[in-house]
Amino acid sequence: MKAQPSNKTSSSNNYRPGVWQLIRPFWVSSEKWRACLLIAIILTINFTTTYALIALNQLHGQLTDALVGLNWPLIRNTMVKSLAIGTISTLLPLISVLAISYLTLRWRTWMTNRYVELWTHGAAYYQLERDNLISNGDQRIAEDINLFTEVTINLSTNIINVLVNVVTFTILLWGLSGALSIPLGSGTISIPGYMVFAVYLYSFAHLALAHWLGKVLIGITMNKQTVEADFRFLGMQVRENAEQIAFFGGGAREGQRLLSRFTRVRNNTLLMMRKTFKLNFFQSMFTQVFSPLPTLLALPLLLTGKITMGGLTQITMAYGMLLNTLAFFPQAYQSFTQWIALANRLRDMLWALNKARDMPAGIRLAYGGTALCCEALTLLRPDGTVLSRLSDWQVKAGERWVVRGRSGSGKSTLLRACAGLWPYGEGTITRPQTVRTLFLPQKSYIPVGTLKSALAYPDGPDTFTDLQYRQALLDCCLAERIGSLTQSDRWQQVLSGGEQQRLAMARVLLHRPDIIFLDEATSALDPETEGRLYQALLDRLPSSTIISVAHRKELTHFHQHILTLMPEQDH
Ligand SMILES: Nc1ncnc2c1ncn2[C@@H]1O[C@H](COP(=O)(O)OP(=O)(O)OP(=O)(O)O)[C@@H](O)[C@H]1O
Repeated sequence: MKAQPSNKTSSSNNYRPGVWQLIRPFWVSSEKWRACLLIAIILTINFTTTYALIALNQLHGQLTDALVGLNWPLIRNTMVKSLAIGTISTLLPLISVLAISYLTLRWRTWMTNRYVELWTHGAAYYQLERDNLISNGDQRIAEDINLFTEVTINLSTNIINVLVNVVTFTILLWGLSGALSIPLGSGTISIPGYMVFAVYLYSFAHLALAHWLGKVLIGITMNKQTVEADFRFLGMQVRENAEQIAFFGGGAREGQRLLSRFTRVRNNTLLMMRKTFKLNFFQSMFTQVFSPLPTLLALPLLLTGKITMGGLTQITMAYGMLLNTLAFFPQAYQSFTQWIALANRLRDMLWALNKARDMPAGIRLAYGGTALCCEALTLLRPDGTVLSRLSDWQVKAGERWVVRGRSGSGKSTLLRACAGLWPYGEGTITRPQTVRTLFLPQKSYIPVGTLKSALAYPDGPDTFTDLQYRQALLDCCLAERIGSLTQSDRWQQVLSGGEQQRLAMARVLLHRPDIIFLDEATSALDPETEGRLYQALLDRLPSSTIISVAHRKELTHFHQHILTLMPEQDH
């Protein structure tokens, strides 16, 4: 079976896992009770605030009537109550905001842990880059999860709040507004709770307007996250490759590239500003045009003596409260579009991580025996073209092989396949089960930190004794660095290319692997130092199996066997 990367952009959006798969795991995790408690606190505060607003509505009606009738004791009484309830309705939302922030942080922490785990598990981070499945995975974890949890909690608590308020204010307004009698021919028709119908009709029109003008914002917001992340990524690349760029005198070119990426950020922001302005402008116009509506609608009741002036105040206030509550949907349209865009980016990431995990490997990796065996191995490029074929190759324990071949013939790819990092191809690779294997590329990763932790990577710095560190540095011609063992630095920038290769070789001597793959791991060294390093390897690890990819002829005499890879066209 051939493993082929599929192109998600060529299919519809169906490849994305459901949005529920982003949300559900946290709410069924061990965090669920604490999260539910926080939600309960938030909702209780919100409902209490709603009832405080209703009480204020009644008090304002009473106050208006008391003012009209100059009833001083009632005026004083209602004012004191209004002040007390007003204070509660102002302070409670502050506690609600705190609880929302805390819940968001807990969810973000949980989701970040999960996505970091998925991303770093196996070699998913490598597969995502190798097959170009998604861009900026790291930034999706850092930025999109943060915004997604925040917007989801804000929107969902607001929606629950709004729904409760809608029911409450609808009942209130229905009770206050009474029926509208319209003379029709010889009789009259009566519309009970007519103001409620008016609010709903108005709000529906408002929402339709918001959807019509705002749906374009979904794509623009998704693009915003992408172009911002691309811009940041290029900046990071310049920082990481500062020296190489400086040698090439590439500053101006990088400046152009950065500015051209920023132009995409700027253009997208301008587009977003235009569309948001258009949305807000028409929404405001709509609200403004219909602002006298509640007074006009309640006027017949006042004129026919069905309500007092205080009743009119109460009705218009209740109408306003219901209207403001329903206005949440059109006003939050922008947040909805942002939420969909963020969810889509995270769903894409989940899709890519699942795909990396479930990808069928064309090359079967098996464990057993004491030799490394490749049987009927065909290495393919990701596009399915044949890179190289290898009939049967067996490396017995303790043997030393050098792999040769023209540039691009697939030497590194063969090593990737042996490491289980290259699924494209056919055949079987069998590796001894219990032995420790180490792969050394041309440029090894050196984490920021002490020299000890750089040498011990991927194990911790306490894995080896000071004596072992010193001996490894001496063996690898790095005696002058012994004094820096506990010094913390950015060693990848500080050490020369050759020093980095010597450090990587010292790492091999410390870890004492049984099988060592060296992919042009000494290419930056002068032949003499290279020879000394290989000799140290042979002296210190005489029973280790060594497979070296190397172009230099001088290295041949450190090995007993040669494997020559032929590109497919040479067969
Ligand atoms: N992730 C990838 N996506 C697409 N093609 C790839 C990928 N990785 C490697 N290749 C292709 O596979 C081919 C073999 O690459 P490989 O690095 O194995 O060659 P090599 O023999 O080690 O070359 P060199 O001696 O120059 O290091 C190259 O044509 C390369 O472009």
